[in-house]
Amino acid sequence: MKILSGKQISEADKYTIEHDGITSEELMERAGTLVFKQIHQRLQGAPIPIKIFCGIGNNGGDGLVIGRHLIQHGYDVKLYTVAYSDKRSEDFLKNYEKIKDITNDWPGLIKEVDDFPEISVGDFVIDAIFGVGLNRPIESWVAKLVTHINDSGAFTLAVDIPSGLFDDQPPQGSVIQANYTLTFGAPKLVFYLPDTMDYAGEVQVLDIGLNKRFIAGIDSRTYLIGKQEAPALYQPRNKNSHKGDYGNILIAGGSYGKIGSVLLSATAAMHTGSGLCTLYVPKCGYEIIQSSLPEAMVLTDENEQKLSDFPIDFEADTIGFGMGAGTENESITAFEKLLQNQKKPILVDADGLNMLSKKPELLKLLPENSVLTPHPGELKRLIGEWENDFEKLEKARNFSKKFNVILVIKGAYTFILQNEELFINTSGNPGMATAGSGDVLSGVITSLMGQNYQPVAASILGVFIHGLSGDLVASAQGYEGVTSGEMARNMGKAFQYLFQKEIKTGGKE
Ligand SMILES: NC(=O)C1=CN([C@@H]2O[C@H](COP(=O)(O)OP(=O)(O)OC[C@H]3O[C@@H](n4cnc5c(N)ncnc54)[C@H](OP(=O)(O)O)[C@@H]3O)[C@@H](O)[C@H]2O)[C@@H](O)CC1
Ligand SMILES: Nc1ncnc2c1ncn2[C@@H]1O[C@H](COP(=O)(O)OP(=O)(O)O)[C@@H](O)[C@H]1O
Ligand SMILES: [K+]
Repeated sequence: MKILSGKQISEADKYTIEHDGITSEELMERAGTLVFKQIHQRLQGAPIPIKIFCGIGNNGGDGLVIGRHLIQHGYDVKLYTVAYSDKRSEDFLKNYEKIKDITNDWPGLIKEVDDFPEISVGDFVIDAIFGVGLNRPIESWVAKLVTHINDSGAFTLAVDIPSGLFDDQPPQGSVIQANYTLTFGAPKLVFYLPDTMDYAGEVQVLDIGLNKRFIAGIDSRTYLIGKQEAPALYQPRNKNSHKGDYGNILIAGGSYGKIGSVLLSATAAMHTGSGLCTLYVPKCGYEIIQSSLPEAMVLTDENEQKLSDFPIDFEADTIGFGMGAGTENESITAFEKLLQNQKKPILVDADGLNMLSKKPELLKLLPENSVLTPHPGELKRLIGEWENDFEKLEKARNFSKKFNVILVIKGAYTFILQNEELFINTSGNPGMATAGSGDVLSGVITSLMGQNYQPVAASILGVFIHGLSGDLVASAQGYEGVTSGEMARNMGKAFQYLFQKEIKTGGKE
């Protein structure tokens, strides 16, 4: 699904109104009704006090539509107009009149701090103060109202976007801290960035029937990857095939005390369908790997404890390098030898990335379309510090262009970035924040690259499947029970799960 900016969505609103025979009032009615239905479906008529805070623009108009339907269905509703300006949008006013038709309990007017109602922890708050029309930070008593709502501890549902959050720049000032956001037309980038994702809580996109052709034509190269998108990347296996068709990969890394990392990568690769998998490790890893993973072959370095050389005669389809390798000078020399002799894209993770940061001249040797899988710490060492998520993305994009590589920026939502394109993964859960989880991902992506997936497709599908495996393990044994070994061994089930209709991703349901 395309991620759109507020401006792009407003353009789509406008186009739909001009071309699809629908008025802006009808579009607002549709949007508000969809939100009402979601609430009604969950509350099932429960007598919970609902407090709806409506601004005076179209976001406030949505709030009035939602309020009208809730009142008509017998809910205990109190509406408030947050009068931060004397202006009123046309559709706000039309819906304000409709409220007068159905109840004598008109919206309470809030113009200063003394007008704030009490909000109890058991209330249900609907935030319809500002939508994507926010164009400056929230100030004065309105900022205090936002704090008042946040401090109440009440469950808060944001309409379209939490008030105070910009869709295209870092927040400044007060922002509603929502538990749930129902957003219109398309997801917004800020819902998935580490600095702002917590404001939105759980996000659901509502299809308000914006013109599909117009949306398809919008120039956005940012995509959300979920259960609709990922299966299309899968390449089915042929009956008429043999192990040579599924890649001969080399996983290189490990050092004394960290052989487990490459073992996890190789285990994940075998469970992701690799035809042949060989590990290249220091001597101390030989027996551990042979006895733990008989499916894999092992080549050893001369050095007992760390890599010091590279077997350039070994003809691998793809190499995954760096997991548990350490950053000693001998091991950097080994990596340099690999880079000088490798033309096909490789995957670099963990200490491989740290080696690139330590010796940046190696970056120029990376084969085109190689995949780099940093977590935020490794990314910082590669591209430098950033002030906020937007600057981080800008720097990462420049890095990807400069060195012709794909960046897989790991996190709660993992970002896959190549030049101008950005893919945001939605599978996975907090149980995956556990040692070795990244090593498993490296094995999965290397395996897919070896099976002839284009590196960017291998990264997108690999990250999604990796998260799906985490979701499967969490559903069986809870977040705390997730281990990277279990994730590696469940990769095959994750592929099956990819094609099941009712899959739950993201670990939130
Ligand atoms: N047909 C459609 O388009 C549909 C739209 N829909 C809904 O409309 C929402 C967008 O509505 P919107 O454009 O009216 O803007 P909204 O967010 O309500 O803000 C209102 C005004 O506030 C002002 N303002 C801004 N910042 C401020 C600040 N810090 N402090 C004080 N004032 C500030 C600014 O006016 P200004 O004062 O700058 O002139 C702004 O215009 C969208 O999120 C969705 O919910 C849906 O119904 C589907 C159909
Ligand atoms: N809260 C979370 N939600 C979803 N995925 C997560 C979460 N925390 C971590 N992960 C995933 O777990 C992996 C952790 O990788 P990494 O930090 O490299 O771990 P390690 O170095 O222990 O292998 C990444 O793929 C990341 O996306
Ligand atoms: K809002």
